[in-house]
Amino acid sequence: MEIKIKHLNKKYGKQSVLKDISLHIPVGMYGLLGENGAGKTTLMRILATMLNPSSGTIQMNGIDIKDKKEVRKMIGYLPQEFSVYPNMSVYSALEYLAVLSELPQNIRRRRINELLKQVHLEQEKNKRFKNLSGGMKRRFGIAQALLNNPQILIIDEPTAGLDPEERLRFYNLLSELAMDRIILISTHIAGDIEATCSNVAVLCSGEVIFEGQIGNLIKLGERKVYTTTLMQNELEKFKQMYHIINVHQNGTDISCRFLCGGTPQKDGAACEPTLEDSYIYLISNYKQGVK
Ligand SMILES: Nc1ncnc2c1ncn2[C@@H]1O[C@H](COP(=O)(O)OP(=O)(O)OP(=O)(O)O)[C@@H](O)[C@H]1O
Repeated sequence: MEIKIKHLNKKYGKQSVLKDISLHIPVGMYGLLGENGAGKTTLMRILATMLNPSSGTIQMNGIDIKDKKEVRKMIGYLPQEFSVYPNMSVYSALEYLAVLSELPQNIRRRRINELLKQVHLEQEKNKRFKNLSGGMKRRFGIAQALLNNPQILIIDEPTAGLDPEERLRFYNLLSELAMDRIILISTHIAGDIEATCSNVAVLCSGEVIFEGQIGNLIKLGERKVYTTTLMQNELEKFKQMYHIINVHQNGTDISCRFLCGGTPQKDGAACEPTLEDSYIYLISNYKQGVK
């Protein structure tokens, strides 16, 4: 199982939102990381056959994406904003979606019960959809995407609005499911990808600016991340000199984590980059170059 994307372009009118994208996505969890508006949803909707590309090719396990009927059999999709009739029970809503996705009647009940167990919603099967928590709704979304047991699962912003515990739970569920399928997730939170994916593509303004293993993305930030302590009145000037990652007030001092391409003018201690540091470095270096 693999997805091969070659020279993919997408325009909305005159606006180019995906530019010459080429990616190879293997089995396992694969992260699509990028800022708001980078083009992640557009790429996912194209992969889910909801949107046609302007040019380029996509093959899913050797099948051309233009063969929508065949490709749809392989895909489960959970969009960013997913909902069902609010008053339906969890079980009835899944049953309804199973009918729509043409799941044969003789296996429907067994499949729905299996899925409810898999996404830990057995206890909630008679609850109305509107009464589920945010995390439960996302897990319901996964169950509906898995109805046809797809080999490829596409999930847009999987953990938006979830608390840390639900996020962890959700990612554990995805990791279990990724044993024998492709799970493609999009997010703008680097930490989400670090914990779960082995490979990542970074999108910026419609272009892929990094593709590869998480460890290689982290390496990009080596010797680029520093910390220093500033006086209150030094911060504004410092902001003009360097890209600040974050600041913490320490009494009257400010401790500051920042990016520097060479040797910082102000005493700074080099520190180990996190994935988030390296991601911020990659994006800001791409946009304007890190000083
Ligand atoms: N239907 C549309 N018509 C015109 N422009 C669109 C349409 N959908 C998206 N865009 C534009 O395409 C660009 C990419 O949007 P997209 O939603 O793919 O980005 P994204 O990375 O998913 O962002 P977010 O993280 O905010 O969801 C943006 O500039 C957006 O305004």
